[in-house]
Amino acid sequence: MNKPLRYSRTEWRRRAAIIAFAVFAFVSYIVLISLSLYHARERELETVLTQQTSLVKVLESQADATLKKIDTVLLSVQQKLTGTPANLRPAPSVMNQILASHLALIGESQSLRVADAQGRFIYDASGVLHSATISDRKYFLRNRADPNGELIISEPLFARITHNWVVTVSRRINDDKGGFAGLIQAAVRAEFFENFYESLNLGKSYSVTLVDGKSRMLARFPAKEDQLGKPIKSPLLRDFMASGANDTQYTTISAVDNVERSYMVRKVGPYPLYLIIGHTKSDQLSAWHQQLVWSIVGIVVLGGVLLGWIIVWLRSYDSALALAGRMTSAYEVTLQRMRHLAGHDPLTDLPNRALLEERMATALADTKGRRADLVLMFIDLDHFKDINDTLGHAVGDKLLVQVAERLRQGLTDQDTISRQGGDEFAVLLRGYANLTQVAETAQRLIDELDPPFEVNGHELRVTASIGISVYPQDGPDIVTLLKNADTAMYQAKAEGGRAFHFFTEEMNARVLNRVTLDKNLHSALEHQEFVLLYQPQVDGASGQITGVEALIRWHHPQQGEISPAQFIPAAEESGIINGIGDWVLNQACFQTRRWLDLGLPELTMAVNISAVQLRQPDFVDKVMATLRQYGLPAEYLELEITESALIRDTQRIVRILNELRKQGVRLSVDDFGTGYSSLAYLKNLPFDKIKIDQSFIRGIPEREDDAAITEVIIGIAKSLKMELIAEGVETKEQSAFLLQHHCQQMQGFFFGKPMPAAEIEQRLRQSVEACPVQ
Ligand SMILES: Nc1nc2c(ncn2[C@@H]2O[C@H](COP(=O)(O)O[C@H]3[C@@H](O)[C@H](n4cnc5c(=O)[nH]c(N)nc54)O[C@@H]3COP(=O)(O)O)[C@@H](O)[C@H]2O)c(=O)[nH]1
Repeated sequence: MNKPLRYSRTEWRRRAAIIAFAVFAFVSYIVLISLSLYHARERELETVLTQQTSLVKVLESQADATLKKIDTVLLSVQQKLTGTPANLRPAPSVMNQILASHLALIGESQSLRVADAQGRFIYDASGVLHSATISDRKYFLRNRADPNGELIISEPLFARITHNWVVTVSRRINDDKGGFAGLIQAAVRAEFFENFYESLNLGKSYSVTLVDGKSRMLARFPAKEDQLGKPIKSPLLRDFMASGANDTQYTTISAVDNVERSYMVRKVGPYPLYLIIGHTKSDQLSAWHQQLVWSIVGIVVLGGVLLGWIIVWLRSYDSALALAGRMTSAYEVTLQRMRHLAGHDPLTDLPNRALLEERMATALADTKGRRADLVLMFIDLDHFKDINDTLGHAVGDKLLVQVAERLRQGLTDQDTISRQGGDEFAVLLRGYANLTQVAETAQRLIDELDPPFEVNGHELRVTASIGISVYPQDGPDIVTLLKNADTAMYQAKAEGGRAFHFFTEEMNARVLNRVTLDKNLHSALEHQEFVLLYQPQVDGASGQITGVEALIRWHHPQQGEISPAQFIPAAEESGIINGIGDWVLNQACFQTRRWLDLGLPELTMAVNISAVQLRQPDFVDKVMATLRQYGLPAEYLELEITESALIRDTQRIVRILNELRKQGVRLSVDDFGTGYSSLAYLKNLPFDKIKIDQSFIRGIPEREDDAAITEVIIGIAKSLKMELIAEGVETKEQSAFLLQHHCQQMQGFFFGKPMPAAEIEQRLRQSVEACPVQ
């Protein structure tokens, strides 16, 4: 009979300590895993939140911009008709045509009509006057009661003429005594917004709803026709609107379709409209749920290992110890390997599609609502199948490993290259400066594969075709971007392979041209191929030169003269505009100084400044340093800035403009009327002068719409007490029309084309001789 084992007290203590340690290790592991799960969950929720925030901001600014554009048109018509007695109103044939040309500027609106004080339509952009009246509509009554003529946005209405859901945007028109003379109204279709939301390919997880200040539904994705115009019965939404705040977020069960979602709500600019972006709760944590399952598996495996270890150890302390050590490290290695395999391709060891998607999600989250510089490339090897078919899969696999290594070498640490399967790879590029740089990377990857590969004694050559899609214009998520990059890749193959192709044809052509142009522009600056011409700006009545506009020309050694309209946009995209702009500013100040030194009449030097130049942190210092260099007082320099330059980074640009104005530099809005044209911004910016765009001058005096717009712009400049110049004046009739409407300053071929400095000098001398100083 076996004698029962008797352990010493020390031995018992040692055993108890080891069991306690094992239990402690197990519990610690569970705590660590739980913490990591907790953080992963938080991260995933944050990613979803960031994506939702970006989306709500983008859609809010789209709605805001739409309303601002429509309002500019309403303001223009309001200004035209206000103060006109009923008997002096323009004939319907004239006014309907003006409305039609205004309506063409706002494709979002289905109609543009003017009603009289009784609510009867008196003008219609369609040319047809409908008998329906609007005197009972609430927006009509609100306009009648509001003497200030503010913008009024209606509740959702079922249109009486077009029989669809619309929202009307209107402004009151006053008669010559300030009384109510009617209103001008545009009607935006609910489908306009719904089609836009649908075009974003948001997928099933998202809902987008546009509501008015009384939570009535104006538009929705996915569409809910039967709910349009009805209020959404959500106490949370109601409380938020009552609070007067601009944005909020909450989770609730939708009153529209009973689905639980996290919602983000944002007010649309200054308007009584709200955008609500919902994200289905059940879709938010799908990746995390997978991680949870794997963690539970890990805990069960570790528990089993520890239990086995204790049992074995109880039998034989020493051998159990060694075994446990081996099992634990084997477990760790296995766990690590499992984790690695879950995210990597076993053949090439590159990240797999799942890891690429994870990195893309992180990259999108990192952008935190800003515009992201993200690009996806889809790479497919040309004729790789032939190698597999002739030399076998083993050779094909070895070749793929070497190809993967070369591609990896052609990228930076910020980029992620993944194997999608077969001979297909995908690359996520982050933080590129411009599309030219993307094109250079694609070409570098193609070139990396040029030297032959050596596999099992075979010298093999392989080339690649690359398709490129760009976020967000080619897709809002990785699935769409990959699909579109794949389509572009086929385009590259169709062009013979060993090539790259951007998803849109337009972008492809643009980038290829840009790559060549960029190279040439750098060399043009270096080899002094640019010259400045000067176009006179004159007093239209006397013909006296009051200023000149400096206009750059590029004398290309092979292609001859290249217009700035062709190369300035490319120079802006590549950033070389800053170097070119410095040269122009320097040359223009030098020339002005020279004319002053020659004792010629004083004039203003107008220089075009691009938005890219304005964003340089040291722009103001540069301008002031150049003026100092030539001892030129600041008021001789006038910087021409296009309206479009003010759209992005507005706050920063306004600060820069204010600083320049404070220093005495003159500022003028170029191409006025073609872009943003919001009176609200113009009122608050430090501009001295408005330059009426030549596209309107071209049509005067014959075209009634151009004449009407020109008159409106002259009125705007007058009411804002700003100087005015008309550009593109080519005929005596245009000049006469402008003089008759009190626009005195003019520029155009009628007075002189852009010319070399010597010719301006000659004209200035002639004017001195014709009118000598007494
Ligand atoms: N950032 C910079 N932009 C510049 C610079 N130099 C020019 N430009 C911009 O390039 C665009 C094209 O300029 P250009 O071909 O020189 O054309 C100018 C005039 O020649 C033309 N013009 C003037 N009068 C008439 C006319 O009567 N008829 C007619 N058909 N064309 C005419 O208009 C252009 C001037 O435009 P604007 O600047 O809006 O006053 C143009 O956008 C330039 O701004 C530069 O150094 N930097």
